[in-house]
Amino acid sequence: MALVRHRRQPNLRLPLPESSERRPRFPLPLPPTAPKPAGGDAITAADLENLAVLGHGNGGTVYKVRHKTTSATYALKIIHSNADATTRRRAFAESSILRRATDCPRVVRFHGCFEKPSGDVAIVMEYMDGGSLETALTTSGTFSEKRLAAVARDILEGLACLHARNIAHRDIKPANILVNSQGEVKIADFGVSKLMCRALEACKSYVGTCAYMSPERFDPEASGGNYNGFAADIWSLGLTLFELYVGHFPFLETGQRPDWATLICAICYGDPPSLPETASAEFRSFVESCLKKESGDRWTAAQLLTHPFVCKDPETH
Ligand SMILES: Nc1ncnc2c1ncn2[C@@H]1O[C@H](COP(=O)(O)OP(=O)(O)OP(=O)(O)O)[C@@H](O)[C@H]1O
Repeated sequence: MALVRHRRQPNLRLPLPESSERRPRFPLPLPPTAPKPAGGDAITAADLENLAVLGHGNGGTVYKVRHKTTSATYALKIIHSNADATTRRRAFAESSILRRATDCPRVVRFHGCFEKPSGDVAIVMEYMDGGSLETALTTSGTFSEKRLAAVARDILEGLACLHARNIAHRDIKPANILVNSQGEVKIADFGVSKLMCRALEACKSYVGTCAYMSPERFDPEASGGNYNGFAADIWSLGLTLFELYVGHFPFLETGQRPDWATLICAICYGDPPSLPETASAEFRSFVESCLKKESGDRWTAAQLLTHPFVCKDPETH
């Protein structure tokens, strides 16, 4: 069983260069004041006690913490002071994007950001006690269409809210969709997200988890030197739902390890993956609307919220 799980989740990120090859580590000058939380008094390091480590990410660690006065539980993302300049800059970008999205109910709520005396940057967020959809897939197996329709609706509501605020997430994947014990599904990890200055400003940078990137993101020059970050999120959503249904990353067979050249060629030059025969016509049509090779042909989040797959009475799935 353990072997199967290990194989089901190949590392879908391209490996980082050895640390010696990365840019030298130097602290980034911080903005004069850390962003304040949406309301109430700012939370500081002294207010919080660590309860557990929730996970490690690129340049940081996420802790489960308790507020000493209110006993409220939060998730605290710490970006270490010795992280490279890009990672630290992204931490501030992540907190300001989360702050901008505080009124999006399907986005993990932002509660504050502060700098510790050590230079570590801390982001205080709503604690999601049910783990990620990636964990759910590993522990409980593939999702039924009924559950996927509910998950798709929640993610789409989150994306529609973000896109309406000119925010492209750019790293939608099962590991970045969190759940809680109330059954709520929320989008998390805005470490590579981008705030567009204009609604149709295009993205150029090559960030996010490689395997979930849309074809145009591998070759933005082919589409005029940039890509539409909102349409790229929809592609990633299509792959995410596909993976939750079949139990493995769509372009790979079960247990297959990614050969990056083959995978990128399949994404860029092959046909979009097709769901198995067991999938309903509505689900198939929904995923096809997300996985259009041409980004301009992909449905938007607002359009997909009207698709029969997510609008249908849940009892009839
Ligand atoms: N609000 C939260 N509630 C509960 N768990 C969380 C929360 N935010 C993050 N986590 C968990 O912490 C771990 C790392 O989180 P996250 O992916 O945000 O860090 P990261 O440094 O951005 O990682 P990555 O390098 O993958 O982008 C993940 O396992 C995630 O499930």
